[in-house]
Amino acid sequence: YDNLQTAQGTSLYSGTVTIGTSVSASKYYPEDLTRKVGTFTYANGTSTVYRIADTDDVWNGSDQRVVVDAHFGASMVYDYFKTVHGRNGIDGAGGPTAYAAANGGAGLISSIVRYSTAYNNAFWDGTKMTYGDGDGSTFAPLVSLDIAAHEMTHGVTQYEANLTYQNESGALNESWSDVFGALVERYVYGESTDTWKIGEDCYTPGTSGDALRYMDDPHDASNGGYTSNDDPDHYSERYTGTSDNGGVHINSGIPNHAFYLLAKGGTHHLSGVAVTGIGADDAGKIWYKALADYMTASTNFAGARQATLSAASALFGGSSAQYTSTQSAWCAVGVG
Ligand SMILES: CCCCC[C@H](S)C(=O)N[C@@H](Cc1ccccc1)C(=O)N[C@@H](C)C(=O)O
Ligand SMILES: [Ca+2]
Ligand SMILES: [Zn+2]
Repeated sequence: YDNLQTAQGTSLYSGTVTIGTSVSASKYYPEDLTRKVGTFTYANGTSTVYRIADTDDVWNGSDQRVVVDAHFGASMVYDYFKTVHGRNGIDGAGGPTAYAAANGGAGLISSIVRYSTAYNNAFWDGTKMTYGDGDGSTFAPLVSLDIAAHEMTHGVTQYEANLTYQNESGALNESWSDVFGALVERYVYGESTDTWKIGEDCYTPGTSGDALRYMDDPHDASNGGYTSNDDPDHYSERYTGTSDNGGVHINSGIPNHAFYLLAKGGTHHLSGVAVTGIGADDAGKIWYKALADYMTASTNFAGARQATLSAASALFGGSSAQYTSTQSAWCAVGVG
């Protein structure tokens, strides 16, 4: 709910997001025909897509907030990739829209809200973003901006590196989604300590200040350390079991922390390696180019280090500060 729209889709963030397009005389639908983004739900828990409508285009009903947030999220993620990286949509060509077209959604990049019942997750299913309402205790509806960007970035990854969703390549897949979740939130709201928290706007609504994951401190040591939120931030601590598809949401802490150190600088608490920050803009450029031009389905952590070094070299030169800090960021987390 962190970006509840005012009426007529004029967002709190000062830009405007087209929320309602009148398609029939008495109804408005959350469809942005400029960005080709639309928001839908399933009809009463079935797998049939339902086009949510409103009669006065003021989307402030209690069950409409998730619609507004998911639609705003997809719109902002579209703007971020277009404006910052020159990428048109998830597939680079303004789509995919086949899903929505096939289901009465006018050929739009689709988000589905209110999936299942009290569903404590959100996901990209290969064609669209899908969001649960959460159970109200572990999660409020999972439609915060960093989650929308996380899920939509899985789509971008699918059309680029298509990282296999298990073990190290899967942890990279998850990490790149967290990284662009952070970068989209920073693009819209400006950088703050919340930038580096993942899911803070809907995780445990009864507890303020916490998050599902922390890029600046995957161990969440600030919360008494080694808690349920404890993810590794060094390669020597990686999870090597089979749960969570080989720890894709656990080992993501290692590349997440490498990105954080590259952007913000710092000295790793375990390796003692110091990194000179280059800022989140240049770090984001390196991470996007690595995903789009150098990483493949089987890329592992060592391969991601190489891909980001190739990207840094291509973008800034092999003896640039950006290249040197990319080297030390991976060294700090014990990769390469
Ligand atoms: C269907 C089960 C698999 C879900 C995988 C999706 S991509 C995912 O990673 N979802 C995110 C949602 C999210 C993102 C950012 C912040 C909060 C929540 C995720 O991290 N899911 C966790 C809860 C998980 O599946 O373990
Ligand atoms: Ca965040
Ligand atoms: Zn994910």
